[in-house]
Amino acid sequence: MAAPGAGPVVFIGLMATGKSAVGASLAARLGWPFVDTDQLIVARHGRISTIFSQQGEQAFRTLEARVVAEVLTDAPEHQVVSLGGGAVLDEGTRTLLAGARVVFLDADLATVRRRITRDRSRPLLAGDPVEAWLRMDRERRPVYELLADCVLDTRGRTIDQLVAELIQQFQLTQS
Ligand SMILES: Nc1ncnc2c1ncn2[C@@H]1O[C@H](COP(=O)(O)OP(=O)(O)OP(=O)(O)O)[C@@H](O)[C@H]1O
Ligand SMILES: O=C(O)C1=C[C@@H](O)[C@@H](O)[C@H](O)C1
Ligand SMILES: [Mg+2]
Repeated sequence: MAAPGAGPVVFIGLMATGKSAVGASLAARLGWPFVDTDQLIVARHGRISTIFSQQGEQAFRTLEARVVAEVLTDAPEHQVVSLGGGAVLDEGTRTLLAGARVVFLDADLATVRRRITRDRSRPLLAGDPVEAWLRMDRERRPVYELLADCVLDTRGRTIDQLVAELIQQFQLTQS
């Protein structure tokens, strides 16, 4: 694990582990601004599934890296950012994360199974979502672990519990 940085609080982790939900809730609790890079991409370029189907994954990754760089470059300390699950695949993004307080939301299949089978909007989980999620877990877990200043085990925990734990761990204060 990297030494804890002092930049924005940034959530990383696999699809459906709660990056958007926990990030938004933490920001609301602290009165800090919240940016979800997937939401920013959708606002600017349209639905993620459409980008994947019309332009392909690589085009999405290029747009994503650009948006993430814009958000993370000189980001204020009192800001919460939730990344898309695959954003860490970009080397430039990994470099920028060195200046952030990076939280890896860890989950197992039992925790996410209902979420990934109910919501079929994620293009990389089309087909067999369970098999795809497990494969990405194997491939990406080492990257998430390497980048993380804090690994938060989300199993059996409510969003409120996770927010409280982070506030305590990083000694975060309202602005
Ligand atoms: N700890 C939790 N307890 C209960 N429900 C949760 C928890 N964390 C997230 N959820 C719910 O699971 C679903 C997926 O969460 P969310 O969209 O935040 O995941 P994500 O990590 O942002 O996924 P993606 O990478 O696809 O953007 C949402 O409906 C969210 O409210
Ligand atoms: O894990 C991934 O590669 C992805 C996760 C989502 O957040 C979106 O960014 C997109 O669906 C790709
Ligand atoms: Mg999300």
